[in-house]
Amino acid sequence: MLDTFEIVTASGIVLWSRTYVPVGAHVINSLIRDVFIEEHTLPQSEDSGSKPTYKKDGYTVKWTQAKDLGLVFVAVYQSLVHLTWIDKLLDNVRALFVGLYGEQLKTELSSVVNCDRFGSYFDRQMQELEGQSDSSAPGIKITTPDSSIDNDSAEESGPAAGLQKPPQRALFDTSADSTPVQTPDTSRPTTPASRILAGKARPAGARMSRRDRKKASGSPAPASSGDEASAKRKGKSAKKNRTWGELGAEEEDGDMVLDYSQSDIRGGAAEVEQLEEIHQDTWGRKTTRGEFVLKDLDEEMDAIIQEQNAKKDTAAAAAATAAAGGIVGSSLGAIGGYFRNVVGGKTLTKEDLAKSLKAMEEHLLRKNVAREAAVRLCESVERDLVGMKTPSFTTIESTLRTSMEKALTRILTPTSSLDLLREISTINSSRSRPYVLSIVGVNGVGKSTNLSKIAFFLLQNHHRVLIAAADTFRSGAVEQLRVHVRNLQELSKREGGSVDLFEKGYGKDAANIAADAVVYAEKHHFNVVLIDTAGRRHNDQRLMSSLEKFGKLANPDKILMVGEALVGTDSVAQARNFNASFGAGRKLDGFIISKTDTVGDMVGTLVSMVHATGIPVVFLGTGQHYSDLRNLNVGVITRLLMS
Ligand SMILES: Nc1nc2c(ncn2[C@@H]2O[C@H](COP(=O)(O)OP(=O)(O)OP(=O)(O)O)[C@@H](O)[C@H]2O)c(=O)[nH]1
Repeated sequence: MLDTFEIVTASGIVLWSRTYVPVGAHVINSLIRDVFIEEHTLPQSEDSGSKPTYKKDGYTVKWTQAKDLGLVFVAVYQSLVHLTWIDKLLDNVRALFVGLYGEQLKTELSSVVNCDRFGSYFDRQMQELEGQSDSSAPGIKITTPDSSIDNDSAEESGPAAGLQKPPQRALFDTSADSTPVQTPDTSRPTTPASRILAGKARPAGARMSRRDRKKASGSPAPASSGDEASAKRKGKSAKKNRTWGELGAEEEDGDMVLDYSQSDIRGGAAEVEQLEEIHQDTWGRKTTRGEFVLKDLDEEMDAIIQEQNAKKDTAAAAAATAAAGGIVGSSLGAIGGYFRNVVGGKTLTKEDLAKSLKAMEEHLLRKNVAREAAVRLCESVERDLVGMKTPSFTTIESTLRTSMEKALTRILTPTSSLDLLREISTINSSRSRPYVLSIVGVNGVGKSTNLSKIAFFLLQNHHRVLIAAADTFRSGAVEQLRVHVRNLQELSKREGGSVDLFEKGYGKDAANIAADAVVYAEKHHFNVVLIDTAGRRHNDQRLMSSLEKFGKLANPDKILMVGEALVGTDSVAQARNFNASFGAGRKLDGFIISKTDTVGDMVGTLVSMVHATGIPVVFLGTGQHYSDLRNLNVGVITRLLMS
């Protein structure tokens, strides 16, 4: 496994880095001191066909250079593993980086060159190498300490030979989860664990690729900027809302129906759609306790980002590769002296940080973090760093980056357990009233869809779920849930558990219906009630005030607010207003951030909402399928934000 990769300028600025497993700073510092500054250790010559190698404290460090730009590309991994593809990675990354940023680096200060997008290129390279590995020699090749010295012979076995399992193992390492992980039970038959929410017919038994699924479900093209994102929000006119008012208010939306159930939703004749075969382990896994738990937002997210970026950037990447074709070779002597300029052992002042902090703030804004949150985060980083003495061979940028990563991790890490299954089990064993969860949010953010995903997750864990249709206002809302419940019932025949719908039609008081549903559920031995609520504008006081009554009558154990990942700056006001709407003593318990599949790495909405309220993100919606629900992985989100 690759532990870390850095692109460093001759003046010691880390332009870009990717860390899978933290490596002590001393490893690269030693390389710089021994090889570039003091020239103690003579590296292997590049002429011998492989990259120069330096060994330190059990790590192997390999590097290559772009001499005319004064750049060094450094890869670090444990000497115990033998990565035959590292040279290729170094070459490809150098070619891409020089092609993408070479011209800029010749004319501008390296500290102002924005390498934000490079992460996706790097990931693509890693994934390509991984793919080669899968088709030739999969698995991790671990050498003994002795044999690791003999690199050359192994490298002759071909570019993909001995390729270890990909860096995603470290990137998306779930070993930190509180729930013990069990190897997926491969003896279990393939489970049709999901269905397309907006799908077209597929041959029975076929499993669609993500790309196919996206096509079939007509999911929107990825948003690459705030403007596109908001345009998409505006363009979502298929579902207009009634004018909220007194009971019996006029409908604005006539016979508008939801996109996925357009067939015959009102006639109640909508057929249960064809099922999509997905292995359970593509979206979750079994624990040693036999529970089915959701995956984090893991490599699947990277694949989505990769897919989105690939479309946009294929041409640029090709040009970059071509442009960089001739830049090979190194002159260690020529570059070595520059490293004496590395900032280290300096006590940082406000002035030192000002420019870099401004750049960091802009970076966060580009990632869709609301200005208020971006400013506060930068202020907290400034407080942490002013007066601090930088370690040797580090730069202001890298110090600031590390500090910002810590700040983001701090803000996103929940302070209490978000284990829904455990919570349900605890509550079910302590009282006869079922566990009650309700979903709130503005119009069209994905409340019903994500409620259904949660229901599906609970069916996988064999719960008895009652879904309450408490959106008594928007035309089509009850029918939409009816279709979801039919689909889920169909799935439950194979998945286990049971699910039913509690509905009382339109125009009635939603709080009363929710309370009735809970009573009904208790009487009929459902152990979980999921309550869907009507979408409401967060700045409409009258609509928001009805939530207080809802909270009191339905008295949910958990109230989750759904917020769209692409909502942008409005996220702060949405989160605050919903959080304040349940009256004294009752707050939101968590967020579901929906449509994360449409924003690539612009996942700043998560930070904005959590920052505004201190309430954690519980789930992420990653698509339009029942299985597109993920737990939050703070590490992945932080990495996306800092990429
Ligand atoms: N791409 C993507 N689409 C999603 C996701 N979650 C929901 N959607 C889509 O968003 C649209 C609206 O979802 P709904 O569940 O109807 O939203 P809602 O909040 O219940 O809508 P109202 O009841 O009108 O307030 C549907 O087309 C869903 O398929 C997601 O995670 N990713």
